[in-house]
Amino acid sequence: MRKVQELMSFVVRCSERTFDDSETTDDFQNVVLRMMEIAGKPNTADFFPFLGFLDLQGTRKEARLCMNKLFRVFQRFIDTKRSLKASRNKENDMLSPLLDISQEKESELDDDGIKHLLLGLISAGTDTSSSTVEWAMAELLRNPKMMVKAQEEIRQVIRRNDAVRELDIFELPYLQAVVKETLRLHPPSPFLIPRTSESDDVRIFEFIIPKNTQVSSLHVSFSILWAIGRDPNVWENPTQFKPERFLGREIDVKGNDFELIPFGAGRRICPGLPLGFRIVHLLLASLLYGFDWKYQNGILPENVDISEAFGVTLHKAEPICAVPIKKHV
Ligand code: HEM
Repeated sequence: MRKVQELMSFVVRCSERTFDDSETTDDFQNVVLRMMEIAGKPNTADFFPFLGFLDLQGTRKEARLCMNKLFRVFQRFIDTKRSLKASRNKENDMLSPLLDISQEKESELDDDGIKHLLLGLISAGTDTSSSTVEWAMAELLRNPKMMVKAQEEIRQVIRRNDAVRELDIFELPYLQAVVKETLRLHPPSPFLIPRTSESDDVRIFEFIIPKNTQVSSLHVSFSILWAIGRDPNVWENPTQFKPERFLGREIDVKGNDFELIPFGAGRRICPGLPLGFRIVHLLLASLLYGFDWKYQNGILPENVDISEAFGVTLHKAEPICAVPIKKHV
């Protein structure tokens, strides 16, 4: 396995076997990644809205192509599920109840609505979680003592079981600290989603927000999450990866502690927080529990590259290439 995203892709592929279409997954993953890149690209029309209709950079055109591609895949999921109606009742997945609702009240939820819902969940939910795990692995490869510490904790708690379970996460304070420290330094979504006030002018305390103003949920500027995580007024040695800073401290990522809000905060906080939180911990714990890791081609820990690529999710510029070594217990 060369990179975490390939592992995610493999997991998705396994769960998609029923669709019997080996090309779908790779294509699907690439389109999702491309969508995130497009969404994060600076756009002239954001600064000169009157030029928007010209689509000078071809952003809208490319986004539409990607969206149509994803919608074709979603339609295939929907059609296949519908054709399996008889066995659907027994299935515990997300699409089945949506199809049931749409069958009962098509006026409230039609295929188009389901596809937009899936688009939101998949584009917001996959890349964010997988890139957090990738960053955590990159930081632990750069800090082998921390990797050993995390592995010892996990292997002590999961001594008799052969798989990490959701409940185990709560007994792994060091792993939780590793994830918090990763989200502090590398928030996968460094931006808060900008929104437009559509109604008339709105007054919030002493501020007037004129109609059609672009605002974000915390009324703050771009890259705010990234900047908060590196603020020297808040964090000691902010650029240093040091999970220990969270041990014994009651800072969580649920929007209560404003120095660490990788999921946003307030009314518009990420609705996928509980799922994302579990996925990241489970995947990272499973990788650390099942394998020891070393960097490919004998690269020394201190030389592990951690530069960032620009996009709506904060990716590593170079995917990590780590070699798994089966653990001996
Ligand atoms: C490590 C994982 C994740 C992180 C760090 C994360 C972070 C964020 C952030 C910062 C926002 C913007 C909040 C704002 O603008 O105020 C957001 C929005 C959102 N996230 Fe997540 N997210 C993660 C995983 C997920 C997952 C797994 C899902 C769903 C399956 C998801 C679904 C969404 C959706 C639908 C929105 C838009 C909500 C809206 O429009 O109000 N996210 N996320």
